[in-house]
Amino acid sequence: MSDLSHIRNFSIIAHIDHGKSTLADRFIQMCGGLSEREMEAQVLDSMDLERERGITIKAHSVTLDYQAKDGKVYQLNFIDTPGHVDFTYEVSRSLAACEGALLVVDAGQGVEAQSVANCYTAIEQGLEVLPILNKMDLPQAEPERVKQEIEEIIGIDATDAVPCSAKSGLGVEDVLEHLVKRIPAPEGNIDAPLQALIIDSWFDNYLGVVSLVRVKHGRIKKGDKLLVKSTGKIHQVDSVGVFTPKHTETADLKAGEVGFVIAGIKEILGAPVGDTLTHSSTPDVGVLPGFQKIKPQVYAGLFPISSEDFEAFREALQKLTLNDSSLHYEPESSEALGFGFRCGFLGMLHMEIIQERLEREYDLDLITTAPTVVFEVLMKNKEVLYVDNPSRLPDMSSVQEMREPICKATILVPQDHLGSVITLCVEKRGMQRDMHFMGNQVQVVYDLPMNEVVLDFFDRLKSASRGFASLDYSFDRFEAANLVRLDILINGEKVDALALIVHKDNVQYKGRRLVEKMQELIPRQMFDVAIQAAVGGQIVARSTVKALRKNVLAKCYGGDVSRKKKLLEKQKAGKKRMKQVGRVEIPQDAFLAVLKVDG
Ligand SMILES: Nc1nc2c(ncn2[C@@H]2O[C@H](COP(=O)(O)OP(=O)(O)OP(=O)(O)O)[C@@H](O)[C@H]2O)c(=O)[nH]1
Repeated sequence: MSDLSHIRNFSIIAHIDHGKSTLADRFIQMCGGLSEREMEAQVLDSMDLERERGITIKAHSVTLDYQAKDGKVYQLNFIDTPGHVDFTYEVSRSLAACEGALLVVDAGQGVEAQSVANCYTAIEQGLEVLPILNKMDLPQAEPERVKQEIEEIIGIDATDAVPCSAKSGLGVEDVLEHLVKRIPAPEGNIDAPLQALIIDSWFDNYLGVVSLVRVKHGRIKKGDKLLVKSTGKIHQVDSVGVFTPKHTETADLKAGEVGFVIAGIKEILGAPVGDTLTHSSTPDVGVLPGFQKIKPQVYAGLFPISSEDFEAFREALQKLTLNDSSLHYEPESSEALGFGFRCGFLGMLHMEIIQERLEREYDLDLITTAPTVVFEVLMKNKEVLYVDNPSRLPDMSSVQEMREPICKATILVPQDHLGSVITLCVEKRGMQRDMHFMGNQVQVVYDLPMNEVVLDFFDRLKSASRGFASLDYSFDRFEAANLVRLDILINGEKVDALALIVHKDNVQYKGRRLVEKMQELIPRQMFDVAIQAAVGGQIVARSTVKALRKNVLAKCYGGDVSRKKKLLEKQKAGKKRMKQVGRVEIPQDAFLAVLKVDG
């Protein structure tokens, strides 16, 4: 057995914005991982979008040497994790590489839903969880109240919770001292056959596939022949190393360590996350427990505005999936929108991020259809279908039962706002499962239809609670529900890309609100545009966009050329995100009108 007593592998888990990344940066600064000059704000959030939105999307690892007060130098491998509910699965992956986790709680805000959810994941995986009270520099910090919340809501001992300020640096050394004392060193045998877990893989334009691994037993070095257990393929190692956070090659990666492996793998599927690596000479080594496969929760159709962009769009999606295996796509054709792709996302934030990347990094103009969840359909012939596209819902006469996905949602909210949160849950067809009063906070658990949750629930919850409520949810089951397809007709023609699956009780209301909203969003054209909502053959609501009476240019009295030009340019810019459906031009907003109507 080799001595691993100097290694500490840990993750930082927290609710979004409680300061994980800031604390991680502080560690890097204190352990000299980067010079002052290299220390750009939030080094760990390296993707441009991450930096702009100030959120962590991918898990990152950093290896640092920490000279502790006991005179020993410890190798700290820490893995930063995302805090947003869409990316919860990345958290559990990161935790699989660790023996411990720092639970960072904002000492002003207190415990929030994802603090709880992520902490449970850590405890389930057998990790030592150390509570840290961050943002102690703020006047509203209330360490004693927050400690009590940690004990009452999460149920772990918070007596030793370390107070600190990741921003000012106060108490951060205490955090490091605490973690080297309390987080156990990894166990592993450097002389045993190699067993390494792939925690993450991504595609680098220069290096090919880079995999982040945790070596459980044995060692990996350059030139080794590695066997990827699930694919049975053998690859030769080009390099191994760690992130300091700079990409730094090392002689080897040993049992207990976390670092990267590059082995000439060309596509990300060649190094699947959760897979086990061993040497080609020890093919019989057991497989390490991997991770649960995650399924997309939200689907939407994405269509290039110009059909000439279709191939470029396909290539862009291919490239994006190289780095994001949770993005799913398959070709879709729509009568209204032509050729595009039906894409599956982890949640709305994931969808927005992908859309933004496609537009920014690949310069594509896309129309996105309303997002939807997957419905389970039991056919009369007993076949079970999964429908992620409302326009593909089979004819209702052949359907025996429609089932919708139900999620378990845990909400933490201060008592003062409990009433409005409950009202919202009831409006969204929620069933209360549990309610706990803990100090000033209340934890309520609801079964809610996933369709109601993924679209706008989070925003509604935030406004119902003045920003105080937090939410965590996960898919629970499919349940029979009275669902129908709501079609939208434009000038008498059904537009497939606008179809929705809705609860029968909401049909009238939703149909009416939707046609009203679309009336606002569809610009006036040279003729009347009739918008109708229908279920089966029955029209449930209608509205009309009145024809333009005068040409817009008529207003310019012919003389003012620059004004005329401006107006035309404005029209052109507006047109960019429009799609011609039959004779009618429909803007992007109208396709997403469902996100803009309440209820
Ligand atoms: N006053 C104060 N602000 C802090 C402290 N730590 C972090 N912040 C601020 O809190 C905000 C969120 O910090 P981040 O480190 O990005 O939070 P995070 O938990 O990593 O968030 P995600 O990466 O999105 O999950 C930033 O504006 C930080 O500057 C602190 O100790 N004191």
